[in-house]
Amino acid sequence: MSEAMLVADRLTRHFGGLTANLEVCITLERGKLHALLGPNGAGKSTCINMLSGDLPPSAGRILLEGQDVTGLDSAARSHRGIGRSYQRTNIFPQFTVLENCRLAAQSRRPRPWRIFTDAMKTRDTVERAQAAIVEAGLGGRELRKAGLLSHGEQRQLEIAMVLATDARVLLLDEPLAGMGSEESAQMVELLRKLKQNRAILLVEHDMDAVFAVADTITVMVEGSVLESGPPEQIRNSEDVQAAYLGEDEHG
Ligand SMILES: Nc1ncnc2c1ncn2[C@@H]1O[C@H](COP(=O)(O)OP(=O)(O)OP(=O)(O)O)[C@@H](O)[C@H]1O
Repeated sequence: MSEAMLVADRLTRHFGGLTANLEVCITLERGKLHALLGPNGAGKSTCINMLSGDLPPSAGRILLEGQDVTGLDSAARSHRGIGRSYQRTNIFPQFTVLENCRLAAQSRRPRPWRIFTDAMKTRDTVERAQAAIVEAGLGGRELRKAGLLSHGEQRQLEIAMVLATDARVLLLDEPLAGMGSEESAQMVELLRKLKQNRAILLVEHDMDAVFAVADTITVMVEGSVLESGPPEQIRNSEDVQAAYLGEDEHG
């Protein structure tokens, strides 16, 4: 049985006279990966920013497991289990993999810096960081400096940092950007594993990856949802082909 974890209920965002999102509805379910597609400027980043708490909506609501979290900022949403990765790499290159993940795990705590005085809590944070590193496929590389990792490993580290916050809802903004085909295939495998006990929203331009891993695809055009459904429905939709997928063929 599906279980709704995060619901975007008619999310709307205006920037002056421009409507970047108009009454966007999306439901993220546990165990499912929901991909958000659309041409440049369609409103995908605006949507993910509203879900993560980085941008307040002009109208509409966001519900996390039935509770209204629309008024909470990104830190408060992170505490409640909504984790987000960014298009821009967010890691500290001079720190090790473990240190990066520990910082992320600590950020979940009410007073993050006090834990340096508390050995038990430190142990808990390290354990959480280590579990996240293993789950993200970076086991064995804990002590490597983040800046020395390959590009693909750095994207894995960003996901590990989100996992270290104990996120149950993952909002992933182009995790495959800049990856080669082998790295992309590994990331697709990772996403398959991660979705098993979480809800994932994936904004991604790599169509092959999206169709390989998504359970549901929502296509946005000019701030509105054009169509939403299983991959086969989206692949065969004439509206989607006309509005978006056809773009590839015609440049
Ligand atoms: N902070 C802002 N101020 C003004 N306009 C903005 C702002 N952020 C986004 N927009 C506008 O809102 C619209 C949607 O942008 P958004 O970045 O959400 O699209 P996108 O689908 O993520 O595009 P891309 O695939 O290029 O990242 C665009 O017209 C953009 O110029």
